[in-house]
Amino acid sequence: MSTDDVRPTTDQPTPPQTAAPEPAPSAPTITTPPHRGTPAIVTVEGHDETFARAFARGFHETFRPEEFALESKLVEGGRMFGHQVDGRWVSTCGDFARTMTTPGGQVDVAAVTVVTVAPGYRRRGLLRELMHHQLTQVRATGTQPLALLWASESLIYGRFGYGRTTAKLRLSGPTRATAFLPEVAPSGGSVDEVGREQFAAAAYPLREAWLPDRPGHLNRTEAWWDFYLFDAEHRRNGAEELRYALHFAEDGTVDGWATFRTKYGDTVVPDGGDVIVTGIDAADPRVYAALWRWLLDLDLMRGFRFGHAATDEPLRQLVADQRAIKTELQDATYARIVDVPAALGARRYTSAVGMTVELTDTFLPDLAGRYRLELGPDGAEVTRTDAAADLTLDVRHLGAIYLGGTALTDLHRAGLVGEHSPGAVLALSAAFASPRAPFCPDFF
Ligand SMILES: CC(=O)SCCNC(=O)CCNC(=O)[C@H](O)C(C)(C)COP(=O)(O)OP(=O)(O)OC[C@H]1O[C@@H](n2cnc3c(N)ncnc32)[C@H](O)[C@@H]1OP(=O)(O)O
Repeated sequence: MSTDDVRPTTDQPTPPQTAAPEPAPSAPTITTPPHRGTPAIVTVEGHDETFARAFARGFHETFRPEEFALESKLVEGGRMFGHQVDGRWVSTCGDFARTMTTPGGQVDVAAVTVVTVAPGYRRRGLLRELMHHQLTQVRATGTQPLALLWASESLIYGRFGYGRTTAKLRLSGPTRATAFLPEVAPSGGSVDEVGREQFAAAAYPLREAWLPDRPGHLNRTEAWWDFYLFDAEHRRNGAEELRYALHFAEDGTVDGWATFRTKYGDTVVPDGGDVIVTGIDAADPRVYAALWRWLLDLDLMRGFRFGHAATDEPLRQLVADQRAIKTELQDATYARIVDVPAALGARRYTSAVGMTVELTDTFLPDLAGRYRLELGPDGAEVTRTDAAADLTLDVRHLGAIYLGGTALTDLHRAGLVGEHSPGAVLALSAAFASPRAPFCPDFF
C-alpha cells in the first residue's frame, strides 16, 4: 500500500515499514501470456498475501510481512479487488472506509488505495474497469458520497471524475538563522521530547479534539496511528529514527505536538544536519510557534524540511525573512463525488446562495444533469431540476472546489466553467470558501 506520493521520502509522514525486508519473491510463473489472457474481476477474501504481493510488485516495492500485518488491521472485508488471470492477480484496487472533515461538518469517504496494473497488462483498459467497478460499488453501499485518493501521477484520475481537492506545500530553509518576527509572543510553557507511549497518550486525543476544525483531515483510529508512526530503517532514506515532542502549557497540560527526524549529509544548509518535520499541530498560535522555534533551535541542525505542510502553514507568517523559506506547491488529495446532494449536504457554506448548476459527468453519466442548490451557513438542500442553469460545471471541478481548496473563480478564469447568469461564479465561489485551507496529512 503506497503511503507517500508512492516515492518514499524522509520529509513526509512515516509510511508503513518493516525492520527486516524479506528477500524479493521470485517472479510469478506465467501460464497464459498477457496477449492471450482474459482478466476477470475478483473480490479479495480477507487480507490476502498474494494480493499484497501483487500490489507491492505493482508499485515496484518489496513485499514486507510487517507491513502486511499492519495493513491487515486496516482492511475491511469486501473492499479489495482486482483482475485475475489463471488465479494470479494482474491488477489490484481497493478502499478504506474513513471520515473526512469538511468545512463545518464531516463526510464518510471511500479512501481509494493500492491501484496497480501489472506491466504486462497495462494500457488495455484494466484501470478503467477497476475505477468503474469501484465507483459502482461505492454508490451501491450508499453511505459514502465521495471517493478520495492520492494520485501517483496527476494525469491519471481526471478522466474518472476526480478533481484536486487539497494541495500541500514542501517547505525548507535554515533553522537557527530563521528568526521570527519580534511580535511573536512566547507561549508561557515549554517543549520537551517524549517517548512514543507518552506521545500517544497526549497527542491522539488532541488530534481527535481538533479534527472538526481541520477540513480535509481524516479520522485516525489507533491502527491508523500505528500505520503512520511505523518506523523501520529502510523507509528513512538515511535519516535517524522518528522522534516525538510535546508542548506543555504553564499548568503542565499538553497542548501541542510534533514529530520529526534528523539527518546529516545531503542537507538544505551545508555543514550541519537537517530537522525533518513530519507532523506538527496545536490549537493556540503561540503554542504552534513555540513548537516550531524548538524544532528550529535544535543544536547541530542547520536546515529544516517539512514536506507535508498545509497551504496556509503559519510558519511562513511567523518568520521575519519570508525569502528564507523555500516553498513548493504540490497537488495532494483528489475527490470524486458520487452522490451530489449527500456530499454537498455534508458541509456548511460561508454565504447563502441559491442557483441551478448543470453538472457534466462522462464517466458516470447518470450523475450528470441539473441540480438546484440552496446553500448556506446551516448546510445545503440539493434537488434535481429542469430549470435553466446559472452555470455549467464538470463533476471533477465540483470535487476540486468541494472543500474550498480550489476557488471556482480560478477555474472560471481558466475557461473551465460556463457562466450563464452574471455573478453566479462569484456567488458560488464565495459560498464554497473555507476559513481554513483544507489539508490532508494522511497518506493511504
Ligand atoms: C490511488 C492510487 O493507488 S494511485 C497509484 C496508481 N498506480 C501506479 O502508479 C502504479 C504503476 N502504474 C500502473 O499500475 C498502471 O500504469 C495504472 C494503474 C496507472 C494504469 O493502468 P492501465 O490499466 O494501464 O490503465 P488503462 O489502460 O485503463 O488506462 C485508462 C486511461 O488512463 C490513461 N493512463 C493510464 N495510466 C496513465 C498514466 N500513468 N499517466 C497518464 N495517463 C494514464 C490511459 O492512457 C487511458 O487513457 P484514455 O482514457 O484516454 O484511453
